[in-house]
Amino acid sequence: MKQSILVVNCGSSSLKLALFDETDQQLASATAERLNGKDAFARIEGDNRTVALPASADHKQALQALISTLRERQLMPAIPASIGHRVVHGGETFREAALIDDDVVAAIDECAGLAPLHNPVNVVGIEATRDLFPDVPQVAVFDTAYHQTLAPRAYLYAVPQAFYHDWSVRRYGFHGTSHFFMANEAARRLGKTLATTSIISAHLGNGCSITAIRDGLSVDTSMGLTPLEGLVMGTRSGDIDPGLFDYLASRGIPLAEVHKILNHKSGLLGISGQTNDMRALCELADHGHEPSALAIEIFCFRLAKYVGAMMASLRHLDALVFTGGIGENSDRVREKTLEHLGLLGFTIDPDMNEHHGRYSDGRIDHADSRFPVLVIPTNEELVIAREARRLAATL
Ligand SMILES: Nc1ncnc2c1ncn2[C@@H]1O[C@H](COP(=O)(O)OP(=O)(O)O)[C@@H](O)[C@H]1O
Ligand SMILES: CC(=O)OP(=O)(O)O
Ligand SMILES: [Mg+2]
Repeated sequence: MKQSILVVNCGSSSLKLALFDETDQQLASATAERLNGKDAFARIEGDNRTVALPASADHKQALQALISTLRERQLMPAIPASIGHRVVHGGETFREAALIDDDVVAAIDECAGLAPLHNPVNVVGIEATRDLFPDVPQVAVFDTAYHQTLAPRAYLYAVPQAFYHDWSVRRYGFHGTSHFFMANEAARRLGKTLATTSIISAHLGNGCSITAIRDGLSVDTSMGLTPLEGLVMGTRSGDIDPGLFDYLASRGIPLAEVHKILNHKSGLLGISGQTNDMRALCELADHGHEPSALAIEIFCFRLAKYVGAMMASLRHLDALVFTGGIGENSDRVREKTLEHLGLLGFTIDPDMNEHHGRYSDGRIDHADSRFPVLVIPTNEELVIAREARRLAATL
């Protein structure tokens, strides 16, 4: 356990910790959810004992509680060898992971305007572990870094270019750590090298994004300046007509309210009027709740359209890959999405799809499909642990 690496992923209302050893084995994992709310709770995977949290615990309190509990229960060493943090927005400052020092923290803080839901809590996580482990090397791994290979035609918006030059307005893309893991894992499963592998990677969790990966590199992606653009998500709208802002303003809805609606009250939640949870939506739809069925329809149709759009960046396609909580677990979403893609030659094997590819090395495509379709569980934490170990070794 001496050389273990702690991975910290602070989400907008959740905290995920994972601990890896020097051979990439996961030793422990723990989560805290609904932070800053009355019903905040924390648990350690595979351990039924409760973890005490202060009332309405914030990220820092949850992190301290989980780390001291993991130590007490001897699930982690007193001091880890290195610590890796997921940081959502790295702007153009960070093309790859970085060893954390005061300047790096300041630069992450500077990017907070572009990811107000994510970067501030990422900084809280970094500060908390720097307080707890002042002598341990810490590394920031950015969601945006993998997408820094996008060409200008993919990352620039069709707006006056002063916005880009003066204010850094461009498409950055997110979930890069997950898409990078998908590219590597798809290459491995298909018996290819990363540098010759081209896939379309659909990361469907609470946030959803899709990326075209050509010869191992990200060449186009659906999220943009912020993690609001692109696919329909749990509570985020994804693409909308920018004319909506004007129209809602004319109806007296202030900008801050529009921001809140598009980020927190839209997507699956907004359409169904019930929940942002795909599992719950499927159950509601099965019981005849039409708005829930419609939410699933819109989610899958938008996703299918984006699969088609991502083809424009590729010279060949080795696989379409599904991941994230929805991508890994919802056979219905995968089936409904691929139903729209018959013209492109995608067909699905119902049995392999129902088993989430677990008995077929991830494959869920039918024998007559023009392209392989894979389900691959993502592991962003593992990528972060490897980066933390790699950069800590350079010290
Ligand atoms: N068995 C399942 N069937 C359908 N959806 C599922 C299933 N399991 C998890 N999900 C969905 O996955 C989503 C959460 O994905 P996840 O990747 O865990 O989120 P996060 O982005 O917070 O890491 C939720 O919409 C949840 O309902
Ligand atoms: C960037 C982003 O959308 O992250 P998450 O899916 O964790 O909300
Ligand atoms: Mg996730």
